[in-house]
Amino acid sequence: MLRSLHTWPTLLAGVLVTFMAVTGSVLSLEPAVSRLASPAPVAAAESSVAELVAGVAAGFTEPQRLVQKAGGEVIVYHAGETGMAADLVDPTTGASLGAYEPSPFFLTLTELHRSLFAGEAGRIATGTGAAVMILLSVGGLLLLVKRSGSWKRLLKPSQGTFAQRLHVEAGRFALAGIVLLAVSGLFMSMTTLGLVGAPALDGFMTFAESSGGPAMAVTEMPVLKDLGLADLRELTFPAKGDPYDVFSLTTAAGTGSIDQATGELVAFTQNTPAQSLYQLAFTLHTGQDTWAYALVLGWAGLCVPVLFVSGLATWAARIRKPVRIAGNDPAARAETVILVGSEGNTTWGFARSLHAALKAEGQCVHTAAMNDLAKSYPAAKRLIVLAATYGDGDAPASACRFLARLPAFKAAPGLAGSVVGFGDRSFPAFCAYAGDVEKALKDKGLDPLLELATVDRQSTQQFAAWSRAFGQTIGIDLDVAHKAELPELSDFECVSRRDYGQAYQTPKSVLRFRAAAGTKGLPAFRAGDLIGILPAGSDVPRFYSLASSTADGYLEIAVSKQPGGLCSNQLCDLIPGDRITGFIKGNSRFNLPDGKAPLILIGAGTGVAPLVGMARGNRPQKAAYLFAGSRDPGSDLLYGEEIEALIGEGRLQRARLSFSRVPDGAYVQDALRAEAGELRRIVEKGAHIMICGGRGMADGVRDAFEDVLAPLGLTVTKLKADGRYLEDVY
Ligand SMILES: Cc1cc2nc3c(=O)[nH]c(=O)nc-3n(C[C@H](O)[C@H](O)[C@H](O)COP(=O)(O)O)c2cc1C
Repeated sequence: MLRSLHTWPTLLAGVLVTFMAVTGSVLSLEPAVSRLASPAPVAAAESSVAELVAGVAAGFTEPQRLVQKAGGEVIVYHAGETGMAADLVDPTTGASLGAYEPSPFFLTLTELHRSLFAGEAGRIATGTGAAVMILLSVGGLLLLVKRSGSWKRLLKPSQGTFAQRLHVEAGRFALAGIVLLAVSGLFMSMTTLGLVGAPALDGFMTFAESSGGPAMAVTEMPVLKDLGLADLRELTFPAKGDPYDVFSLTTAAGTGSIDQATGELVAFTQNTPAQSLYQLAFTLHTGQDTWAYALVLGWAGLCVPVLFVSGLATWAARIRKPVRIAGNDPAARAETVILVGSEGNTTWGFARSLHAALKAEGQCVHTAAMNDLAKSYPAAKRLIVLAATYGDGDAPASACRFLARLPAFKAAPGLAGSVVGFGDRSFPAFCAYAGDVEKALKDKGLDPLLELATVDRQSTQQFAAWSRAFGQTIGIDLDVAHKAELPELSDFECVSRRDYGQAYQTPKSVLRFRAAAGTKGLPAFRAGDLIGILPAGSDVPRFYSLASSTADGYLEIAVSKQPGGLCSNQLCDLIPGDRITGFIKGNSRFNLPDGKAPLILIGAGTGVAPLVGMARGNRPQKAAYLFAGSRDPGSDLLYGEEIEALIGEGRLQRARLSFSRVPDGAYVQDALRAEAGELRRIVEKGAHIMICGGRGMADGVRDAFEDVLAPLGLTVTKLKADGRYLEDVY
């Protein structure tokens, strides 16, 4: 519902809204351009309208109207030798500064922006465009809250495809400006169209007359003497030779008439609240008062085309026939039914691979979105659900109606189910939606074929492991090697290696690479991002955390040799000059956080590598504390010397190293408990805690932190929800 409210107005009115935003952004340059072109002197604080009017009366033969623009320029319209003319005047003395020639370009563009050159119909269209912009802004904000899981997570680094991230970042940057422009624009349109308040201020006046005596000197007129220049909007002079005509005055507060014989007000009408609001809306919308403010609004407006294009790209990716399932059998005949809950479409890729593997084994298989759950699957023996999680444990787009439809589903007796959750361990509600689905299926009476399995960050290995277990339960040999669509690949050349861990038969290497000759150079990456490496003989990437940033001038990873591991064995055999092929995958949730809040970095084994990479890019202003664990300082302590150097440079405040295979050995979690008091002090300063390494170590660290945090009334879950407890675990 919320998504439709965001999508359909964009599709229907997106071009209009984008056009208005772009023309508005160009118009936002006008105050700055006119200030540069003709720098009108600024009136002194004490200058009064009386002096200005006297100067104008003396300097022009027949002044008719004097207008002060929002930016402070004063323009006098007067009967010149060849008809009506306009001059820019000094706001203090009223002396002419030359002819006033507004830019025809901006005048034309203003009209286009206001009414599309289509009179009232155009004004209705632009007013509607402003209303759509408000709807899109509010809908976009609510959608972002829903996707992120809570209001508190709104400012956390965005996730998803490039288009999704661009959409979120541009939206966050420009939301306030866009809402301001849209609300003020809508109010002005409605006023102009007579739907609210009175029409704009340009001038309905009560009929008033002067008393008819000889004209008073303008400098003596009490009303003009008392009126500050900042409050003047417009003054119309009395007709020449008509002693009964009046000065017509418009101020910030209202409109009135001045007797030219006495200089007193003969009538004055205060602005209605609607008129005051109109003035405020005009000032906020045009930024005429302050050129810098206008430019900021212009920037916000320029984000609208970015939002439009990235939003369209996201929408197109979503509605694109998710993944064509080759040989999809009818639901009524299928013995295996695969249901897919996906938002970014990667889960569909896994479903397609599983579908193809089962078909290859001669099975009759039907694959569909979870939202397309049928009333029953009469021939099905197995129901497999592959479900991603979004927000704070919410359903992804293609599953949002699944749980509501489930009560109407009739499970045939003996139907067995298996749920695979796709998620990301760094989210507090890891695979939570898949957990809800599994429970709902159990409640529905489905026999659990396997316990809930989870796949972290689209791990092909974890999915292959589930597929093997699944194959065993149904008596077929299944090993689904899913190949994700790969981004552009680059070649990297090994320049150095440092080896560790030989003493414990657990070889580890720190490998450094540069861009291979003939390539475009190193791509952009930060420590904590991932490199997907394609080992020779496989096109399934293996992911390693990066221990360096592009700014370091090299790409570094730490690899632990796994028995029988294709990729890790090849990497551990590299010698300088050898090449690897891979691609960078951003991991913005695990980069060095912005700001000055302290950092607690915890890692063991090769998990220390990305943390050292972050410390290299850290500034001394941000205190960083490293807890590193390994077996033995003599054998497998990675980065020992560099850690010392980083402390010397102030990039690390302190490092505490724990060794498990020495007398009185200890693990990092023991060190954390030993430093509980100090850690609490740092956490209270708003520290971010970043953990990298194996799951066992991460679980131990989590338990230790629960103990450390308890006296503060905090929990790891709470810190995770606040984006302050970040794990990169394998
Ligand atoms: C905005 C956003 C929110 C997410 N929220 C969660 C979450 O709460 N729990 C979780 O386990 N994974 C979460 N994930 C990770 C996705 O579930 C995971 O990347 C999944 O593989 C995506 O599958 P899909 O591309 O088919 O949608 C989130 C991802 C994004 C982009």
